[in-house]
Amino acid sequence: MRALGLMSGTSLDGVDIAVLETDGDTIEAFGPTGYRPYSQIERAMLQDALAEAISLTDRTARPGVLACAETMITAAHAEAVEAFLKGHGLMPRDIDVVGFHGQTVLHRPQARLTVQIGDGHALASRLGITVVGDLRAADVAAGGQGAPLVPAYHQALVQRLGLAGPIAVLNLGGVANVTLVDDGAAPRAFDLGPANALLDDFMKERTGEGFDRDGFTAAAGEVDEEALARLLRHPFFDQPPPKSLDRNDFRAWTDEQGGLSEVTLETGAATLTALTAAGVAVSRRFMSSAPRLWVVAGGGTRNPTLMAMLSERLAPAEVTAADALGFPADYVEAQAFAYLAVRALRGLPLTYPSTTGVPSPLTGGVIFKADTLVRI
Ligand SMILES: Nc1ncnc2c1ncn2[C@@H]1O[C@H](COP(=O)(O)OP(=O)(O)OP(=O)(O)O)[C@@H](O)[C@H]1O
Ligand SMILES: CC(=O)N[C@H]1[C@@H]2OC[C@@H](O2)[C@@H](O)[C@@H]1O[C@H](C)C(=O)O
Repeated sequence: MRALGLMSGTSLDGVDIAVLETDGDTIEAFGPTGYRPYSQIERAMLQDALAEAISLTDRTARPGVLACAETMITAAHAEAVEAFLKGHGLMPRDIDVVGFHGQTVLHRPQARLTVQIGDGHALASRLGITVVGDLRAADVAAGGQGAPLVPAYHQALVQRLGLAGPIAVLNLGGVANVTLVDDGAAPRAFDLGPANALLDDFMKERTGEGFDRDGFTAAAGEVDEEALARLLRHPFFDQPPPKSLDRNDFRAWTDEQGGLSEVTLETGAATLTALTAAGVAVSRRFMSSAPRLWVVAGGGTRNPTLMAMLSERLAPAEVTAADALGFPADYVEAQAFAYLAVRALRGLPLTYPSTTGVPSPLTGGVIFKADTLVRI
């Protein structure tokens, strides 16, 4: 099948698009990729939606700004796909299925609650393509963490690349997750800590720019080792998997323990960058075998200061950005949602006891057929 995957991640930067040819097991071919950034107004609305979502107890409720934000998310994804198809000379009939993650606004798996906004039915109807959405719901309802979902794809990717294990596939978006792929075994995976979210928020507060471009600020600073040690005492780092994070789970802890309001911009950026690298390093205690190679995907690969800190802390294992192996680091998650959509259509498992902690391998997703025509 030719599937198109859509991901809007915790960084709230935009919609990633990737086409993948797959039977839901093997990756047959990688297709084109695309990106549709959110405007300032859209981003601000998403920030408000995250704040509004804190009080949710029902995953289908859309109080206050959440209703508007959901309409915006659906429309932004529809526009993104339409422009992408046009740009690549593709017609809706050329795509068999769309894998639609939506935007997470709240993730509280311990309360069996994970909320992704985005209307799969409206998207399917507008595009005229079958959509598979709501991919975390079944897992959380069955007692799983609902995240990470990408491990099944990470495993297929390692197989496609013909890499002998143990290999760690690391995603550095807003939150970091890792999959350990070892020959033959089920993938073992978990969220391991913050990736860029804390650094992005810190940079935004101090400079108005939403991230540390090319890691320049952190490179000019010294890590505050005492603050780093305090931050690493967060109980999440000691908690054995399965485990997953909400984008803002570390926020209060960092404010209380970091003391970063007292330090220079450069020291704060260096310390938060080091926290990400150190969080990755400590995650090794939960791996049954030591990875020989870390394949890194996500926006964090664009930060050379972070990549250098990672190489230092993970030595002697090799650390390489996914691009160096010939697949685009920024689109692994979008490819994963294309892959998962095909698996959902075929009723294959998306999650496993060793990934989300679900009691047994479980399929998921809701299939929305393109039956009626709606305007978004
Ligand atoms: N040139 C760059 N220099 C430094 N950091 C960068 C650069 N480009 C991207 N980033 C970082 O990568 C982040 C975006 O990463 P990505 O798109 O993988 O996140 P996401 O998919 O939204 O998050 P998640 O995987 O948690 O859902 C940005 O917020 C920024 O922190
Ligand atoms: C609840 C939620 O949206 N979690 C995201 C987030 O962003 C990264 C990390 O935390 C990951 O576990 C997950 O996304 C990826 C795509 C996943 O489920 O594998």
